[in-house]
Amino acid sequence: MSYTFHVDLRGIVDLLSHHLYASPRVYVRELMQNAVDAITARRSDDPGAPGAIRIHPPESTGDGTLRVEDTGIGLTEAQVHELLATIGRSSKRDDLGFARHEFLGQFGIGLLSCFLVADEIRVRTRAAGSPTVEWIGYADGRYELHVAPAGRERPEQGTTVTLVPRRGEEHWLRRDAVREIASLYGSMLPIPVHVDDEPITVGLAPWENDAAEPAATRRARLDAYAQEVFGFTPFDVIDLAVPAAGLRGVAFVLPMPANPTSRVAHRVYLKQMLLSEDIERLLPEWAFFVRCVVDTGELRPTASREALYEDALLDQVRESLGDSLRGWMTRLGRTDPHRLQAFLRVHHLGVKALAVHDDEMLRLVEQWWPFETNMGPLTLAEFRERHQVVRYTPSVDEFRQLAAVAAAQGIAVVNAGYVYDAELTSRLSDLDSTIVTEVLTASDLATRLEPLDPDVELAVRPFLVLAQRTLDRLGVQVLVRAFEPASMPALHLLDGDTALAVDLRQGQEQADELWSSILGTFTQGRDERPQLVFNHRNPLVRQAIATGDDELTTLAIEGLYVQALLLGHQPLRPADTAALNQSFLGLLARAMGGAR
Ligand SMILES: Nc1ncnc2c1ncn2[C@@H]1O[C@H](COP(=O)(O)OP(=O)(O)OP(=O)(O)O)[C@@H](O)[C@H]1O
Repeated sequence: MSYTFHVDLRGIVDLLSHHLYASPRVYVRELMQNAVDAITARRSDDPGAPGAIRIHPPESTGDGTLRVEDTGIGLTEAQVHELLATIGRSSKRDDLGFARHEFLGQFGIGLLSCFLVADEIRVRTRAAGSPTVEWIGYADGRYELHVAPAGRERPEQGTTVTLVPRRGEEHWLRRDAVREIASLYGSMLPIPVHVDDEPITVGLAPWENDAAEPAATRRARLDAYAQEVFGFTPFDVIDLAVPAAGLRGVAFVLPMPANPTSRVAHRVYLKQMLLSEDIERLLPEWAFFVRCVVDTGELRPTASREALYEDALLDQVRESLGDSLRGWMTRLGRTDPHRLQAFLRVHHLGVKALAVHDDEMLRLVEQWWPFETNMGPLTLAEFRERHQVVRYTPSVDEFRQLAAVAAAQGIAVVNAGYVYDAELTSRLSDLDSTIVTEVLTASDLATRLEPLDPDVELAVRPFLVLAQRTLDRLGVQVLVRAFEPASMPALHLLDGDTALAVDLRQGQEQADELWSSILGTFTQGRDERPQLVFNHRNPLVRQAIATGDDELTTLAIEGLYVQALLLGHQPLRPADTAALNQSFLGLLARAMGGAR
């Protein structure tokens, strides 16, 4: 014995309204879509057939109903049973069940969305060479069907759908609401739609690129569109085309920086009917500096028609649109570098994110993005030309600490401490194997400072011993070198690695036994200590070396140590503050005493 499923229409409508469609307003979209498809079907046999869709809201029908009329193919009595009254049956699929790509619909459920706002759907339809038939479907699953009696026949081929509103849902059918929803979804449709006498389909779609329209006029049209839809006047407009997906569109480049982590929503049309204003993954992630509006014939919607189906074609589209944006940037670099620089000033983060993996973009950054260097702002290409080796600091703190001293020794260094910069700088040799890049660390710099002559070295020895003894408890290693600028008495040098070791050691001192031993495993065997390099060219340092008064020299050593910390933008630990107090008060006392 075999049986057929029974379907409870109320259950299905509930499912649609709560789980499929975001809002009952989609009923207008589904009705317009069916009308467009019916006209498309009629025109495939008879290309000259009339094409018009008219929506009459209750304000004009006068009987509280809403009416949608089309000049489409119409249905015969048998087709009404098969198509209108069978859930999931659609005339828009081929024999194998695939969506026929000339139609918008495909699932065979769209008409049911009318039950979100209506208790009753009436359809009067007439196919070529057939009588007019009248169908009435109720939300509880019943339907009636009969041939229209004399006097109620349709004069022309086509279909009229009438909705009798459900109590409490009348507002969805009112003229203002219908006009707004019809414009939102249908303003770009290829077939004219009117709400009463007011046209809904107006103007040129943004992706239209008509040779007869002058470039400046088109740009003004697109600027106005972006302002209205996205709320900004674009920095530039990029035409998009992916023929494999029947896709045309435009990307509007934001004139202001965009947050890379914020949502990027694009406006997508399917066969000129709005799919959604909120499609997120149309472009690669790095392309957060554009907003797009595209129309596609081949990408598939999900059943709710509110999102795109993730498939290989969508992947291909994403990649191809990414290529278009990259192409635009490289072209701009060639034809209008100043504009490219202006673009990079706003969107460097997105471009740099891309350049981490993309050589073409890396070249763009290398050529056009000015980095902070201790020789003034320079592009990496300019830096390389002037200084051969691209020396850089991987953190902003290190740059601040080393920049001036390195410059005084004639060592040029790039600040690669901002997001992506160190990765990009170290990757330069991927572009050209002759490019040499090198990290400049504090200890590197120390080795580049000029050592003293042996006899001078000997003469400063007592000072060095005293200084080391004074600063041992502060965990600092002391050196004396001769370097520029002579006005700088002492230089505090701290590498990234050393900074970590210092932090760990400090943590170890403050932590309880268990933590202390855990942290100890990280610091074991490491002798990284920050270095304090006294400058033998500095007159004050020479004086301190020559005082012959150990107490005064100690006070000077402590004072110069803290000053070097401050110059290097280093935080003061309690022990450092104590050294500062001791030195300052001691020196004051000596000064007062001297004055007495
Ligand atoms: N205005 C119309 N003129 C002619 N045929 C129509 C009309 N409206 C609906 N139909 C017929 O009814 C069928 C079911 O329509 P329905 O809107 O439920 O689904 P669909 O348009 O096929 O697919 P989708 O669920 O994707 O919208 C359609 O396939 C079509 O054959």
